[in-house]
Amino acid sequence: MRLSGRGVACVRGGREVFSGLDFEAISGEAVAVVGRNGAGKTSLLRLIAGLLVPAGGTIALDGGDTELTLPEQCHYLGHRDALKPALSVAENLSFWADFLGGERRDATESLATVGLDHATHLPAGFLSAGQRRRLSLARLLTVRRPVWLLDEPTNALDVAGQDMFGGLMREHLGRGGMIIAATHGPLGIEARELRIGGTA
Ligand SMILES: Nc1ncnc2c1ncn2[C@@H]1O[C@H](COP(=O)(O)OP(=O)(O)OP(=O)(O)O)[C@@H](O)[C@H]1O
Repeated sequence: MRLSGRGVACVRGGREVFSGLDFEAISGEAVAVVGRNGAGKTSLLRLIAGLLVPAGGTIALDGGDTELTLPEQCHYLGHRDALKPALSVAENLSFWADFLGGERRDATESLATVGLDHATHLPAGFLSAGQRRRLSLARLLTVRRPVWLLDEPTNALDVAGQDMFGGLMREHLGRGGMIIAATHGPLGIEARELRIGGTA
């Protein structure tokens, strides 16, 4: 599987953020998108996820499921955790599994893996920042998708959480998945750097 972008341009609010961007990721590979604040790291992830339309160029996935679009083969985890505070931990995960569709894995097991098995009935609004992030990560495990698009994924995770997440990323890559992560710090796994917008 190969994800590639050729001559990709991004315009937001009428202003060009970047243009002529080429990038590539293959199965089993992690790419760390780096660059200064406002360089367009989040925008690039949103372009790949189909949440923004490129102003130029093309983005394509070769060797994936031909019956599915690229966005349907991506998990997009934004830097804010998309959770409903009044729903419980288990209900939030169930919502995401329904929304994403496809084959669903055991949610209880996913919550145990991210260390939230003691909190399944707690409203998500009561979770700490790191626990909210862990709940978002459980989505990646409950519904399998080959392309993980992660925006500042280690934010708010403690050292044990970062280790746990490093293990999950390695497993995903070992299964032939790929990871594109926007980050200002170390991702915790070996990753090829994609710098956008010049030196930070
Ligand atoms: N909805 C929007 N309308 C107009 N401009 C936007 C919008 N969203 C983002 N931008 C602009 O697009 C540019 C790129 O933003 P983006 O969030 O992709 O940068 P980033 O590299 O992820 O930044 P950071 O490191 O601060 O997270 C910024 O100048 C931002 O102000």
